[in-house]
Amino acid sequence: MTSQHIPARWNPQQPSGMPHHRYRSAFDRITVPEVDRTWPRNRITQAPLWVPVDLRDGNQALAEPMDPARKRRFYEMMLSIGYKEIEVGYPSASQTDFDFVRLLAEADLVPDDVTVAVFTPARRDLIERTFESIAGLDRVVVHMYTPTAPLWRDAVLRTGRDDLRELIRKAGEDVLRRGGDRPGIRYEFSPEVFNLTEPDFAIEICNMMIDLWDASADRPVIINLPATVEAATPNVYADQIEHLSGNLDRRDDVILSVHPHNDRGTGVACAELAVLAGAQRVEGCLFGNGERTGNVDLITLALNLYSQGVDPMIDLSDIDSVRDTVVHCNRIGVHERHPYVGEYVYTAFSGTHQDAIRKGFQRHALGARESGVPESQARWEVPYLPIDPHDVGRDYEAVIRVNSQSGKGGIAYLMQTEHGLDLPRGLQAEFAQVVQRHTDETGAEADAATLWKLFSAAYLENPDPSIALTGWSVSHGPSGDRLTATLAVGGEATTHEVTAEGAVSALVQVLEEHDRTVDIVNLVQQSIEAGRSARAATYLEYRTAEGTAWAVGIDVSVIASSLRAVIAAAG
Ligand SMILES: CC(=O)SCCNC(=O)CCNC(=O)[C@H](O)C(C)(C)COP(=O)(O)OP(=O)(O)OC[C@H]1O[C@@H](n2cnc3c(N)ncnc32)[C@H](O)[C@@H]1OP(=O)(O)O
Ligand SMILES: CC(C)C(=O)C(=O)O
Repeated sequence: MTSQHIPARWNPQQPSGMPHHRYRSAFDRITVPEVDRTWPRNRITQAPLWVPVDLRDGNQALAEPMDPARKRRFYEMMLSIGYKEIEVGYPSASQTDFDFVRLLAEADLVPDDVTVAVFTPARRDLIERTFESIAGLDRVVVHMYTPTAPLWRDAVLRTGRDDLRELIRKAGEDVLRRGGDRPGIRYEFSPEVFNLTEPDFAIEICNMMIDLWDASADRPVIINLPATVEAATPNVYADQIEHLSGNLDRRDDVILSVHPHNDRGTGVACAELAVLAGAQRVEGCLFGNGERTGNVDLITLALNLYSQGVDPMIDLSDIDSVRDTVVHCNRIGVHERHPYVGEYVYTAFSGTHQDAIRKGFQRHALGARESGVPESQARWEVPYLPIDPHDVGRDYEAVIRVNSQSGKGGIAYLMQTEHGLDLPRGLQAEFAQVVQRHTDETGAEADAATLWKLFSAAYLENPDPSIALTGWSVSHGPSGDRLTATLAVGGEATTHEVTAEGAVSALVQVLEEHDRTVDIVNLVQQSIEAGRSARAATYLEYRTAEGTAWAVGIDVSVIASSLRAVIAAAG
């Protein structure tokens, strides 16, 4: 089957001129197994066994491998968030790796419910060294690998299938001889570059190892199927996993594992589809460090499950501290857009998104109140936010940030959350234009402090110094409020006494005596902070020659705030 045809009349795109003919489709490089696939109908309802390989696969990809202190810090962080099987190194590769495994053994740093894995090629001298490193450790997975794909057989190992099978068998026997019946030692085999290996050869080799290492319920063998270099769309990988899973001997005594890399940027998709296809265990790195474009990102996988209501079995409630440790140890940053953890991933700059998030928050708070549960426990359904940032230790501060792409909703959200002002809708629209002018002129983000400056300049600082209310008092009587007001107009102060329905109407009458008309359309009052130190805000909409405009007064006293708003409107 070919991909969908696009009629030429709809398609103005031109040939790129790049030498794409140099590359072959995955379908020409591998035999994709014929599989009566079931994986598209499956669902993931449980977290797989997670195995971080940062201290081995991640570490081997660093320009400057981790020093002992970094390795230890990384290891302890992984323990603290709940990983129970951790690949701790390639002990035959370097003295640092060897010594780290010795440190774990000698300083008794492996908790009773944790298993460490060590990695070795299929070479006797290196297998020996690997076993030396794990002396005294109670629970260890010895993980042996050999490339099996045709290109690696031809170009790297320079061997055929038969010789390679023999090499693997002999090395497997070496592993068995050293591990023997030592309780707590388990075995793992990886046909490296499984995804480009002929299906029949992969099955043959894996079954050989299952048999050789005598997989049983008490001592399951781990068969790990790496997409060492991603080469096809994730559905192909899933077919390969389902096919191999269905052809494994002693399937119930085998833990089927996957180890996707991310060369095509689809490592996460490969892992997820592989789990649908029967994988029970996933090897990867935190935030996706690793060779070239990295290993599959275990944090994204875990939080993808979380966002579907499945417990990831890893505690990511303080994701920033996990990230900080990883960044420190790897000396590589985590991108601002990285799923779940990047600086911007819970942030909306754009107007309609901000509007939706603000309304979503209001709806969420209401839903929580109605169902009598705290907001942190209520069902999460907020537009544009796949999970509640609070759940991973993020605050709401950065959820909405204002720039020239923003609208009134986002600005109103920040004015409310950061400054306690619940602006009426009309004022939101008017103030948004003030902000828009500023962000267009500067091209920069307007943070909460900037918004306050703009708001104060537009509404709180009296624009017309020629008019001021220099003194006033109000007493309430049977016929309404009696206002005694001293008004300075053009530098000349006069005192007035007026009784009206309220102090606002009284001041409007005083102003009329000075030919300053304030035609009030709408007046909204709001308490800014609860408790004794509460301040009041008065938002006043008044008629102008062009339509209506808004004035604002803020004061500790409600009456003072309303009189301030009236004077602002008269200015
Ligand atoms: C996909 C992966 O992540 S695989 C893991 C890759 N990680 C690493 O390589 C990090 C640690 N590696 C090392 O420190 C070194 O490469 C060592 C210690 C393993 C070996 O070092 P050296 O003996 O100097 O060999 P070198 O690295 O040059 O070449 C590898 C040799 O092993 C062979 N080889 C490669 N993989 C394997 C394997 N899994 N099993 C057996 N032999 C292998 C190669 O064909 C080559 O053999 P040759 O010398 O006969 O041509
Ligand atoms: C051999 C394995 C597990 C590996 O690291 C890979 O293929 O990337």
